[in-house]
Amino acid sequence: MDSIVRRILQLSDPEIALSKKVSLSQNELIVNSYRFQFQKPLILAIGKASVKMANFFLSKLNKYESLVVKPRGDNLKLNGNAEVIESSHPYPDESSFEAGKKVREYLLNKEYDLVILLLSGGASSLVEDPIPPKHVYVDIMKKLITSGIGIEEVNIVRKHLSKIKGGRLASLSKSKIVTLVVSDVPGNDLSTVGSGPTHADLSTVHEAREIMRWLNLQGEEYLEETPKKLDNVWEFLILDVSEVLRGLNLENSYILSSEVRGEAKSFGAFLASLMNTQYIPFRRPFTLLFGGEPEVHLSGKVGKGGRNGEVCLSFLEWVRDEKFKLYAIATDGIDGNSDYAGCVVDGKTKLSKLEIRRSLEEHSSYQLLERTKSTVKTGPTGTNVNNIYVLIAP
Ligand SMILES: O=C(O)C(=O)CO
Repeated sequence: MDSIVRRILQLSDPEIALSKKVSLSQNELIVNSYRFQFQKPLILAIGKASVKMANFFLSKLNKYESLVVKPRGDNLKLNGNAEVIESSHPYPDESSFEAGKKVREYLLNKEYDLVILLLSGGASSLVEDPIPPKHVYVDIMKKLITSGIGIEEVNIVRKHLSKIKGGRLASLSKSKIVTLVVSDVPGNDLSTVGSGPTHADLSTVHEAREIMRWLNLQGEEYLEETPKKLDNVWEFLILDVSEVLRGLNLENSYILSSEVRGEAKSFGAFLASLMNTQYIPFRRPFTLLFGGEPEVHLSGKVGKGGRNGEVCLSFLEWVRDEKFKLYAIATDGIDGNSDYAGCVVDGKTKLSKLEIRRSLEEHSSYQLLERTKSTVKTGPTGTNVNNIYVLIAP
């Protein structure tokens, strides 16, 4: 594996991050100098990073009740005892509802004196107990997720259609909850990561309704208000994309944004425009670093593609300089509907403007990237701090 990709994945490893930030003994958890005592903790791990986050705890606390909900087929191994549910992402299905039921059962029926919730991106789809009938909920989610709107708006709707999200999970708990978060959301809004199951939610039914109307979605009669105040939750951010960008520590490098948003192909064109700018205030050799979640608005024909594929292609469409290398990597190992984490392109990656345009239009970036051997395959990584872009000007 390329050394930069390897480094990105190491720095995104939630187990390593937990081992640096959390101190744990048989009856005490310390995070950011906050101390939480327990005799009988309940460990719930939900999201793409659930196995690795749980492993940190299970290696030390293995005789307690634990539930891990992870994406189906990620092949990650748990080092301890826990009930494991393999669930569905990015669209919820019956397994998500089974996981939602289990989470409720654990919180309502088990005995515990502290809940340790290990939360990461992906949780929104992996665990659900929906307010609408399941088929109605699944239909709304398919349309909502493919609409291309930002994750904050998607999750405002999710939170108001759920018995788990938007702080409701915390309302089910009989004890304090400590939530440790690996963020995949640009800006780290904790009410958005995994749809904030333990975060008092400031968004409203009114906003959710507006979003549904804007997207022409049926089902607004099922929207319900979320808790606006919770007093049993302590939340801590354990890892995010900024920390990974900082940790990369590449020579002469500059972090220009950890909150990339907007159209993926516009971001690619913007990166090219930086390379084309004559008086850019960086002296070669330099490296520019970005993190975030550019969006793809699907329309018409859809091939094998993803946001990172589109960033690479539109960069190639516009860049004039030949001395560059661009990495576009999804830290969860999955870019769009492809089985690639992303791509690496450089001055030798040759494609015509016309084929790039056609491919962007058909959202089939990986056909071209496979041909030019520009793909990066990692498999599911067991983490998710969103996407990282490394632009090297040698
Ligand atoms: O992926 C999810 O679960 C989100 O909604 C963002 O963290």
